Amino acid sequence: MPVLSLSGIDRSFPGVKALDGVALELFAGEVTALVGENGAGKSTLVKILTGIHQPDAGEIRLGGEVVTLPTAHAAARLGITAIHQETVLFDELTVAENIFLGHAPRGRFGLVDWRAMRRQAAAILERIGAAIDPDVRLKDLAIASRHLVAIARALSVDARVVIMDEPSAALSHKEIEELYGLVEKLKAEGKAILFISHKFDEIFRIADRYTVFRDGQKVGAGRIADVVQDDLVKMMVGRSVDRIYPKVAARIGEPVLTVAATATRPSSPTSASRCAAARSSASTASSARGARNSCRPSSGSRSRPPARSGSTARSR
Ligand SMILES: Nc1ncnc2c1ncn2[C@@H]1O[C@H](COP(=O)(O)OP(=O)(O)OP(=O)(O)O)[C@@H](O)[C@H]1O
Repeated sequence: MPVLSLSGIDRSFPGVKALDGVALELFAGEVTALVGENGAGKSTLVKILTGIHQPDAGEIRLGGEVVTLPTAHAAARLGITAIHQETVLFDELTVAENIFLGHAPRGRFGLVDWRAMRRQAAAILERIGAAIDPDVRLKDLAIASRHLVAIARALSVDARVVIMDEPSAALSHKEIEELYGLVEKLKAEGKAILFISHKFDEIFRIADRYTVFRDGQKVGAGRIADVVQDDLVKMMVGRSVDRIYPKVAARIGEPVLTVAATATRPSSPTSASRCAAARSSASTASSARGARNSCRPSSGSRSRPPARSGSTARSR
């Protein structure tokens, strides 16, 4: 049974039907990639799931129960959380305060239990493999660490459903690998993950299932193992890749640009022979680099026109 299922979801904005009867199912311990061209309705669906927009029609079931998500707080309380690039964090607050802002653990008399908050923050950071001190102020962290704090914040509610909206868009290669590791951990914890991405390589690497939206409608869903990239593209755009980029027999015409083979004239016969000797002895990358450097034109030779040889190279 899916952890989360949506059916018949409609949502209109003035002049546009952003979602038209869409359905979606998310399963525990699985990543579902939501794909679609720009404007297909992905963000609108995420906003409905996180209580930011209300659907005009349709049903949302969580663990089999029909639920409503009137506010962001209600969505978080029901265990639906989203990791966005644009999560709002506060520079002057500590890492622990940022993680638990708005839902800090409370002790007797309803006062914030600071010790519990730091302990829980440290536990979440450890769980996602982030070596960050919960007491440090956010402004003292590097950008990549701030991103991890945003992820820790999303996980600080006991989430059943984790939505990742293009989480790798602004990350370095190393951070992306760490992100994929985190996705694996969340899967192992039994979270149902909705992963929005425009990158096919990552979709095929981490997703178990896919759902495709086109023009506000669900046009396909299934197991990622049963499709190839062209199938997804075809669903996204509504026609086959061959018809988007048809093969045409192009006539090769006359060249429009012809470049004469050029060489920089060495500044003196002495440097020319030095250059030739360096080139002939350059057998490794570093010695080749040395040869190149020793063959650079001197400042005097730069202003001269290049020497012409008789041959021409045709542009292709
Ligand atoms: N607040 C809004 N007011 C008016 N129109 C909106 C609003 N939000 C979304 N839309 C429109 O709804 C449609 C779906 O947009 P949405 O942002 O959900 O698509 P998307 O698939 O997330 O695209 P992208 O990948 O570019 O984020 C678009 O035509 C968009 O212009």
